[in-house]
Amino acid sequence: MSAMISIQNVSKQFGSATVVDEVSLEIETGDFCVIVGPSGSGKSTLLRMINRLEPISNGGIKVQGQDIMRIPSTELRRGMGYVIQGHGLFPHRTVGQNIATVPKLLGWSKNKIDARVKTLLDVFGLNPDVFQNKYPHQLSGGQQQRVGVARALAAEAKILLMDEPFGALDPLTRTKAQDDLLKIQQQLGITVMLVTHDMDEALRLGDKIAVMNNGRVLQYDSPQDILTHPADSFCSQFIGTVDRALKLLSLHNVCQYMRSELSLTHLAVPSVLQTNSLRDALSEMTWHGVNHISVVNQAGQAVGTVHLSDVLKIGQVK
Ligand SMILES: Nc1ncnc2c1ncn2[C@@H]1O[C@H](COP(=O)(O)OP(=O)(O)OP(=O)(O)O)[C@@H](O)[C@H]1O
Repeated sequence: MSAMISIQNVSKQFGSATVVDEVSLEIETGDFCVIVGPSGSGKSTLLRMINRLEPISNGGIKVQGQDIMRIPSTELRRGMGYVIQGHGLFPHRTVGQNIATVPKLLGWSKNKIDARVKTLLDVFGLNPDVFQNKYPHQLSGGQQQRVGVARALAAEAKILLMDEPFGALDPLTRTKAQDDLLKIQQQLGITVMLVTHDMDEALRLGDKIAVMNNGRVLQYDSPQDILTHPADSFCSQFIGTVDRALKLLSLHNVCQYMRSELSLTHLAVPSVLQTNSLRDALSEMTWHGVNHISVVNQAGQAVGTVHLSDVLKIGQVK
């Protein structure tokens, strides 16, 4: 598969300080890439070089095989949504007008714009009849955040760049927003690059995770490999050793490890949903003091059983 974004030996200097230091990353089409690292590690600067908000000092970036320096910056940014913390919606424009911003600049017809606004509001679970004419201050934080993402995707961008997009949300809304984003990404087939300092968020969202420190990418791997084979002591410290097994369990869905012995599920055992992770299953088993748990579908019907012994095997780092 060809890379959607190819970052080749990119560096950035501010004065004498090198804040991005010879970074190379290939982001495949349709992938969700998360850049994670502590404050000041150069994550935002790297992201902002991709849409040319920040000039590159050395190296090059290609999008779909084309050097970004050869693409006029307005054209480049049209193909790339950019979402920052706190949504950045225009307060005096309605939700519909906010989403329509770039399509209007592009001179789309009114019918095409109206249809796109409706489609996006539907995709984001916001009823157009209810939300289209509301103003940002009339929405909850989570709704504002969704409108911000919808606006970034309005001109049918194939790439979405996100800089700490969920930083201002409370933990519950944040989890919901992360779930929504994953669904939307899969539905629209877009390539996402998201910056965060939160490793849990990175593990939850990323197909691939780039761990940055002091301007360098120390590891670029799948969440599973980041957890089980950290590249160096910084990476393993950043993951956190105390609960890394639980983080690993959260990457696995219960259905992957359940046994289809429905006989056991007739007994009054606690249950988890088939969309839950092994971490959720372990938590429920611990809470109820049992060594197996029933897996049920949305209708509450038992579809299998997960055993503690199988969960423990997954947690072992080989
Ligand atoms: N315009 C600028 N001029 C000078 N230095 C800058 C500029 N922008 C960023 N820096 C510096 O570059 C370094 C990296 O900043 P950057 O915002 O990329 O880090 P980050 O990992 O995204 O951090 P955070 O998570 O806090 O946003 C920091 O030391 C910052 O002070």
